[in-house]
Amino acid sequence: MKIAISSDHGGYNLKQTVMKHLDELKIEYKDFGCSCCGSVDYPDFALPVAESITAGEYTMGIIICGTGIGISIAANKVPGIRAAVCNDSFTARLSREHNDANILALGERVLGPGIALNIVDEFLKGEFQGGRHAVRVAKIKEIEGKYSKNK
Ligand SMILES: O=C(CO)[C@H](O)[C@H](O)[C@H](O)COP(=O)(O)O
Repeated sequence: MKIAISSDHGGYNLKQTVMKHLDELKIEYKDFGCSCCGSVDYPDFALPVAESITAGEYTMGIIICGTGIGISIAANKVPGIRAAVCNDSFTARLSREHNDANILALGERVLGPGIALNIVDEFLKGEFQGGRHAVRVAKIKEIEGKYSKNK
C-alpha cells in the first residue's frame, strides 16, 4: 500500500501527526505538501494527490484542510476520484466498503488527533465489498463519463 498525502495550512499539523502514524505502521507514503503552515490554497494540494492516484502511482490518498470539505470538493473534480470526508470511524470504514473511496479527507479544525488516527486506521483497513455497491460505483463513473465528454 502506498499513500499520497497532502494538506493546506489548515491541515498541516494534523498531517504531521498522520505521517508519524504511517511511519509507525511502516506504511509507505509521499507528502505532496504544503511544506509549512503559511496560508495556501487547498485546490493546489488536492490535485497532485488525486492525479497520483488516477495515474496508479499511489493506492490511496489522505488530504487534510480545516474541515476536509474544500480539499475534498477539489479532489472530486478529478475523474476516477472518490474522496470521502469522514468525521468518525464508522463512516470511514463504510466509505471503503460501500463507496470504494480512494481518498480520505480530514478536517484538522474538526477532529482531535486521536479520533483522526482511528479514522485513518478504519479507512486503510476497509475493503470494497463489490456486489450491489459495484453497480452503484459504476453509475458514478457513468456520470463522470457524461460530463467529461468534449472537454
Ligand atoms: O476549504 C476549507 C473549508 O472547506 C478549508 O477548511 C480551508 O482550510 C479553510 O477554508 C482555510 O481557511 P483560512 O481562514 O484561510 O485559514
